[in-house]
Amino acid sequence: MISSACRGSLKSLCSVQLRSNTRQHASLISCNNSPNVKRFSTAFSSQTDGEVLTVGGALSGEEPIHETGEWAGCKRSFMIPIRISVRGTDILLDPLYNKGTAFKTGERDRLRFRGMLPHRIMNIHLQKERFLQALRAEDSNIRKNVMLEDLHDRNETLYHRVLVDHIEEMAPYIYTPTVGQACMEFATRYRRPRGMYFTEEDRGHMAAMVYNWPHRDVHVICVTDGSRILGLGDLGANGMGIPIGKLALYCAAGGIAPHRVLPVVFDAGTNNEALLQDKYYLGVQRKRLKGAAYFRMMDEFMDAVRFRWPNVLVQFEDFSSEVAQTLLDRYRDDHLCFNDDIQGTGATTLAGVLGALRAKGEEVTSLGDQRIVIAGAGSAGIGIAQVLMQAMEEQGRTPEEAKNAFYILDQNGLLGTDRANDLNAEQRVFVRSADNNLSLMDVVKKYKPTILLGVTTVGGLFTGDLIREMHSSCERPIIFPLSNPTNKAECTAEQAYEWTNGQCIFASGSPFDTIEFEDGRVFYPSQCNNMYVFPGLGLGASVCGAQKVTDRMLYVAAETLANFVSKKDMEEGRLFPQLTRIREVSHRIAVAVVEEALREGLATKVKPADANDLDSFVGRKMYFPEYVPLVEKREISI
Ligand SMILES: NC(=O)c1ccc[n+]([C@@H]2O[C@H](COP(=O)([O-])OP(=O)(O)OC[C@H]3O[C@@H](n4cnc5c(N)ncnc54)[C@H](O)[C@@H]3O)[C@@H](O)[C@H]2O)c1
Ligand SMILES: O=C(O)C[C@H](O)C(=O)O
Ligand SMILES: [Mg+2]
Repeated sequence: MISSACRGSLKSLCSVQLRSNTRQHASLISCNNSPNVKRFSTAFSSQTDGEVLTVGGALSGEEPIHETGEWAGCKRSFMIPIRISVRGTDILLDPLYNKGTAFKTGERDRLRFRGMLPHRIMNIHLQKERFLQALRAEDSNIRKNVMLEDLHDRNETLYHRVLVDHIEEMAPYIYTPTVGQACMEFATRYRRPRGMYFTEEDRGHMAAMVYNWPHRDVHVICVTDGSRILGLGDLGANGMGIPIGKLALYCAAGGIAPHRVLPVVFDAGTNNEALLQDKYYLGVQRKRLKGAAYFRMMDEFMDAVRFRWPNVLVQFEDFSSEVAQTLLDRYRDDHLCFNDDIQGTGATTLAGVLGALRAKGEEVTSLGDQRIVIAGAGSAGIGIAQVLMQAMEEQGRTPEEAKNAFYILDQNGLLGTDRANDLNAEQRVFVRSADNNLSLMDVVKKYKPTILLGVTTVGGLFTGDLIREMHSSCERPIIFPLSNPTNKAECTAEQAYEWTNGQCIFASGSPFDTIEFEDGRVFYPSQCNNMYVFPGLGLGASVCGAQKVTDRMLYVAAETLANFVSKKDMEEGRLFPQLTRIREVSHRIAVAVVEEALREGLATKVKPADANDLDSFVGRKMYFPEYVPLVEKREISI
């Protein structure tokens, strides 16, 4: 990291206006004192394991590129090179540093691989154009996923640039729904390592093993034990695709630099019979560890990662509901962690429901007046109920009034007091005193819901009869089939609009295309997915050094997301901002989370001066994928 003394001298060294005619942000260290610059991103250099070079003049022959646009008026800017320990042609094989054909002549010389690349020098735009041409020529989504992951393994900067500039197009290939198929085919498609695996055999070694990870400053870990991958069930170690996809979004959507994220599979075995018999399966081919042995292994993992990276944020992802809540309760007070399926989903759905109420022309404070049926009483269903209930209480309802708004069902029907003993503590909060086990159709008939949420993993559960029944007593029903991937959605967008004659307000977990009715009406189905919340939540919690993630942080994240939806979005029936704005959304959510952390006295890394301008504080920390000059790390005397 650059010292403040160096920073001062750099500023004076760099008072030249650098050549600039491209559209990127660059790695800049100055501008901090420029009143004209509202927002700027930290690129790779100031964050890498490689060190920042402290003499700007050493960049002779280089052409630092950055634009005037956002930087207008900022004369004293500088693109910070990074000092790397990798040498010669190894640089071309290191995806964090490799720029492929974009290495310029001076750099090819300086880094000692001149002659190892063809003559022409591309820039990141041409490289991206060429890649997109090839990607778009491919029909199969899984092949597109493989092409993107190959790029990820070759050149992280270009990969993340493709995601940042084309997030709406790329998200379905690197994330739900295609990531589900990528997980199912993980073993047969396995090529190169990415992330870490921890097994029971590693007991006693984990604190040492974490030092095998080559990056010293990890900010976010996404860990799964593969026991509930999307709605696809227990995929064991094949679940690695999920943390990889989530963390790709952390970088592209949340502005966390790629060397600061670590995907992990906590491989405690699998109960998937097919995988236990599969000769190509790559994970631990034993039944899952259970009970104390499982939790002891997790304790060691959590302690090990915190030992090496004391401020690391751990995101629990796709753990089955047998352990998900227990793990969250076990660590949430002492570790910086959250469960995305419980908390992230709850916050995102709250934002979507508030948006839907506004779209209906109702006050958001009418939330507590709604009749909300949640099909699915697992991590997501209960997580959603908890966050919605918290919102009702924030709006002034008593806990009893708030609870009364919910009708929650699992696979045996409505959660009722008669079977309270079979339910966990979080589910018991929502049991109803009558109508134990009532079927979904009967619940809809009897209680006439205004909101129907699906988190069951059962594709097609919302039938035409069910939706028509709901519509018969609610003119504009709010219908969110949230299960992933697409074939697990409780109904499709087309069905929901058709069965309600276009009057429903719809959002789904996986994306659906725009729908045009024959009468000319056009519908834009919204995607209600926790990807709207976790990148910003993680960014905020991590940059401010939050000691823990609190329920109120989730609540402010939801509120911020809901407020981000523009009038135009609403007019078009969109309940969430377009994905093209996801970085702005994450930035705002992060600011709100930092403010909340400060309010709760949990922020450890915000200086008073930064607290006055959290917008810039967060913006400055956001990674933007751009090529940065590289120099070899060696002793230099100046
Ligand atoms: N859109 C999002 O952001 C988002 C976030 C988290 C989870 N999800 C999706 O939600 C689904 C559920 O996730 P989870 O973690 O809660 O899983 P889970 O296994 O913990 O819960 C599933 C629940 O559905 C119930 N169920 C099964 N069949 C049912 C039926 N016929 N009627 C009513 N209930 C039934 C089960 O009893 C269980 O309570 C998954 O498909 C997941 O991909 C989506
Ligand atoms: O992964 C997603 O797309 C959302 C959610 O975390 C899920 O488990 O389905
Ligand atoms: Mg998940």
